[in-house]
Amino acid sequence: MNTLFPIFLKAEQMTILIVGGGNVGLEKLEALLKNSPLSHIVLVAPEIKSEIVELSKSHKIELFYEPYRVEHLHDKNIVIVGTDRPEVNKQVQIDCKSMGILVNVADTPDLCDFYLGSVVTKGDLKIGISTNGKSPTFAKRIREMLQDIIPENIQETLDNLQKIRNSLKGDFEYKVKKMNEITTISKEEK
Ligand SMILES: C[C@@]1(CC(=O)O)c2cc3[nH]c(cc4nc(cc5[nH]c(cc(n2)[C@H]1CCC(=O)O)[C@@](C)(CC(=O)O)[C@@H]5CCC(=O)O)C(CC(=O)O)=C4CCC(=O)O)c(CCC(=O)O)c3CC(=O)O
Ligand SMILES: NC(=O)C1=CN([C@@H]2O[C@H](COP(=O)(O)OP(=O)(O)OC[C@H]3O[C@@H](n4cnc5c(N)ncnc54)[C@H](O)[C@@H]3O)[C@@H](O)[C@H]2O)C=CC1
Repeated sequence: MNTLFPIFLKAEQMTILIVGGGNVGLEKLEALLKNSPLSHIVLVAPEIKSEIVELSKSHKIELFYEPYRVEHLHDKNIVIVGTDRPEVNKQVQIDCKSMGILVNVADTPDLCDFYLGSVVTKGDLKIGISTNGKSPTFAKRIREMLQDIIPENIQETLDNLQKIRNSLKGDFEYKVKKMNEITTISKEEK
């Protein structure tokens, strides 16, 4: 059973720390920016890949060219770690735990409070996929499949449904009933 509880974070209202500025740091940074481009991100690492430096020029990213210190956790909401030093990764996890900050240690499920998911996006529709850590590659394939089969005009449908909902007169119960009726018809027509 997959007991992970899915939520959709308003990452753009948070300050996120990334520890490590190599391939993993870049991968996680790109995943964050793709979904939440205005996020405030602080990245610390003695060496930082040039692609990360490039991204920092056009985003709210602060770079610190120094090894991790516990002070870096100050005022951070979530932390993502991916250095090439397992003992550093473990220390960040211990520090986060003691401060009640949620932490993801890349490729080390046992040290994670949350996982990054595979994400399907079409307009306002977003679907997060988890395999409970069993196979990220399978999650990627499911993403590709859903991305292909969800119609391109889904945004139009969502916009129309929002307009209809806003134009409905009546109490909450009536609106729920009506919206269910409308979306049932569109399901049957498909
Ligand atoms: C538990 C989790 C923790 C976390 O990192 O959050 C985790 C763990 C591990 N990943 C590993 C490897 C790979 N990860 C990917 C890809 C992705 N991995 C992602 C998430 C997660 N990965 C979390 C679980 C998500 C779930 O429940 O499904 C995605 C969804 C999101 C993201 O990371 O952005 C992203 C897909 C993005 C997309 O949609 O394309 C690929 C495939 C590829 O790149 O083609 C490979 C290589 C193939 C392979 O090795 O299987 C390894 C082995 C490392 C080693 O070799 O030692 C571990 C460790 C372990 O499993 O023990
Ligand atoms: N690159 C990948 O896709 C994968 C990587 N891994 C593992 O993940 C780890 C990281 O991989 P890469 O990002 O490719 O390594 P990398 O060598 O590209 O980057 C390592 C980063 O960690 C930083 N670092 C080292 N000590 C630090 C400290 N004390 N504080 C803060 N930052 C510190 C370095 O300055 C560098 O920016 C490796 O152990 C690797 O085996 C596992 C699976 C896939």
